[in-house]
Amino acid sequence: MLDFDTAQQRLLDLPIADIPVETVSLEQAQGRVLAQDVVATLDMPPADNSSMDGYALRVQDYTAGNALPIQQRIFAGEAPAAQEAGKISRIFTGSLIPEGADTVVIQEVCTEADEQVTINEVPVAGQNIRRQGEDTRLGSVLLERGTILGAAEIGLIATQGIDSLAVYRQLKVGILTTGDELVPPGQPRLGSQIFNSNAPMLTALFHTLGAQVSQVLHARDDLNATHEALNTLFSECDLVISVGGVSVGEKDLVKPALEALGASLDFWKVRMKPGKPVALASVNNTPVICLPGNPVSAYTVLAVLVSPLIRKLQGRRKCVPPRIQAILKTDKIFNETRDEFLRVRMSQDEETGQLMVEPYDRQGSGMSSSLPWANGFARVPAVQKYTGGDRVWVYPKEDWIR
Ligand SMILES: Nc1nc2c(c(=O)[nH]1)N[C@H]1C(S)=C(S)[C@@H](COP(=O)(O)OP(=O)(O)OC[C@H]3O[C@@H](n4cnc5c(N)ncnc54)[C@H](O)[C@@H]3O)O[C@H]1N2
Ligand code: MOO
Repeated sequence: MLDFDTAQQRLLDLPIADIPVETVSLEQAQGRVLAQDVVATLDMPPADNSSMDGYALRVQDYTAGNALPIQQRIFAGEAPAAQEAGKISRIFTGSLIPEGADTVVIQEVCTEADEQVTINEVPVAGQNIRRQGEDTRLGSVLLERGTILGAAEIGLIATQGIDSLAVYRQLKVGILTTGDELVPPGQPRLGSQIFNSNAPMLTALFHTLGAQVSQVLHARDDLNATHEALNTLFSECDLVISVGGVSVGEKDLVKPALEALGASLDFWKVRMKPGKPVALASVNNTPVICLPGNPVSAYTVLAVLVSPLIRKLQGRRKCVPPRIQAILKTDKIFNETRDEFLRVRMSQDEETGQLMVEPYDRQGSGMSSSLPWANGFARVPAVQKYTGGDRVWVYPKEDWIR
């Protein structure tokens, strides 16, 4: 059996094709991945300006108790006249500093009367001025290729006046669910059937990851139907995901269907729980990943094992999200032959400030209720006894599905 880290690395080492590039407007850029560095086209701020509402002056013109006449009122967006000696300029947040002025005094420490201003606190030279280029410098790389764009990145790009960007085309994913026992939510269900929860769950997971789900198909337990559905997905998608039908049961038909399509299967049993059976293959250079059918296994395997590959296929720079250490909060003993990824809830101990993780009480791979409850996966290494007070690595859910 392959150990978890080796399996994750093998997925990451999969050779990938060049990703097509397209141009999108800033409005459409949310969640997309930069296909080129973003370089600053100007200094930000473009000129020295005031960070406060108050008065601008040459600090040498200050004398305690002396009133200075107001030379001008400078509103944001206006071009001021040069600062005259022995005078003071009314100024507002974002207004340009008049040439020659070197200090801004906030209005709270000033008294204004009859167009004259008295400063009631000794001013410090240079205070309350935002300098040209102190945020970003013309020509510097602001964001690197492979960065995923969120509100913060889009805001930074907009400060440069850039309104369109080269991004990688969204990864097109095809999903195949299998099994005669499944009916779509909203359809009538026989007593022997369950609802197909993996289809909407995996669709949502791929949306969270920023991929486009172009087709979701379901095949009954029939070799031809499975073969045909896979064939359709391969013709339209950059990545195919199947779920279920990869174990050792008599109706586990995904493997023979892939073989009939000419795939050479790299079939693994990964030493992880949940999620032992996982297969990787490709058909005409399109990768396919076969996930185990149990909903908790499918979610966990996609999040902690497969998501780094998905980020790589999207052109992202950071493919492996951070893990954090925490202390198990439980009176149970965990001792498995596979590394176990417990669905846990993270919280901070009120007294020590230590990060604690409490496992969900039912850890079976069919317990879909554990997934919305949990906000992380705690990794308990194989063949060692772990219990309350022991330190574990946690894969925060929000980081690993984004
Ligand atoms: N004799 C053995 N049996 C099993 C082994 C094994 O090593 N030896 N491994 C077990 C493990 S671990 C897992 S995980 C499952 C994986 O099985 P498959 O990936 O082939 O999945 P299925 O058998 O098709 O389904 C498993 C389970 O999940 C339910 N399911 C499947 N698809 C969906 C869906 N779209 N929505 C909701 N639920 C779904 C299905 O009804 C089954 O209950 O094999 C074990 N068996
Ligand atoms: O390992 Mo399976 O993935 O028990 O559910």
